[in-house]
Amino acid sequence: MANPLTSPKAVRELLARHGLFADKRFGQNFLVSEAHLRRIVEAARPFTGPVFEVGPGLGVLTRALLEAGAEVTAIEKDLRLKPLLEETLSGLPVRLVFQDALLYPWEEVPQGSLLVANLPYHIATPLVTRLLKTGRFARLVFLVQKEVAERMTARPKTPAYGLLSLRVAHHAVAERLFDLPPGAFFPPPKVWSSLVRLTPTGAPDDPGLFALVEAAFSKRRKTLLNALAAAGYPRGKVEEALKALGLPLGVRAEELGLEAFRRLRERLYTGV
Ligand SMILES: C[S@@+](CC[C@H](N)C(=O)[O-])C[C@H]1O[C@@H](n2cnc3c(N)ncnc32)[C@H](O)[C@@H]1O
Repeated sequence: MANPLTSPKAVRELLARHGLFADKRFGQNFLVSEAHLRRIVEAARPFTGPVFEVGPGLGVLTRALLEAGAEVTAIEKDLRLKPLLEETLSGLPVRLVFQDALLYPWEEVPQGSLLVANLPYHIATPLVTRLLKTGRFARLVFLVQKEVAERMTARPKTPAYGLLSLRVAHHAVAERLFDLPPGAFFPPPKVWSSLVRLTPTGAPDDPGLFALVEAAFSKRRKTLLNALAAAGYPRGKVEEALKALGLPLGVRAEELGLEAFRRLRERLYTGV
């Protein structure tokens, strides 16, 4: 059966009946495309663990996940949506939590949990970074702005490549599955969106590596050597490490893949 919320008209009427409007401050662009909704649920299967949804909004994806058999905890910051969600999800076995998802205790979710969400654009990067660091997720499937999806899945030597690409590559296999036009949402956003699937590999956080990566990308126009020296890494030691790894002294951060950064970090921290 088609989801009753996948039409702009139905969404407009529902919001009007509850005296509500889509609030930009919460990144509220509600999904109104049945075809895309089905593809998101398919990309998230199998539901091998509890599913966490950040930002259920009007409940369109929540309902589709529940109907597909997922056990869902939905975390919504906008308290105005409470009566509306209680109506659209009435009778369904969902756990609704009204809280800022950035304050949720993600480090305590069961091992093997899943994230499935149409993320509010302004918290996507910090949230996904934090969830990857917990090491507790088996799969993260989410919509983000296309530009953020490009950064998450970028390869070295491309304009979108940087700290976020390396953070994602360190923890997971990343796929950008498909792009969605603005018209798939109500109200339509200014930009395209993409569905991203991250499959974590189990690599734990590595603060030393990411301090190095952050320093390396903090001065994008400088060489890696100058950027690291400016961040306080001893210039002589960086030069030695670059030579030992067979890298030119003029190399730039965006030319190095994850493995090269790992080897550089080994050299710098241990001097081997
Ligand atoms: C892009 S909308 C997606 C809504 C719905 N899932 C859909 O696909 O139609 C983002 C949702 O996240 C909620 N939100 C925004 N900031 C949040 C936060 N910090 N924590 C939890 N939810 C948040 C918004 O209120 C909104 O419901």
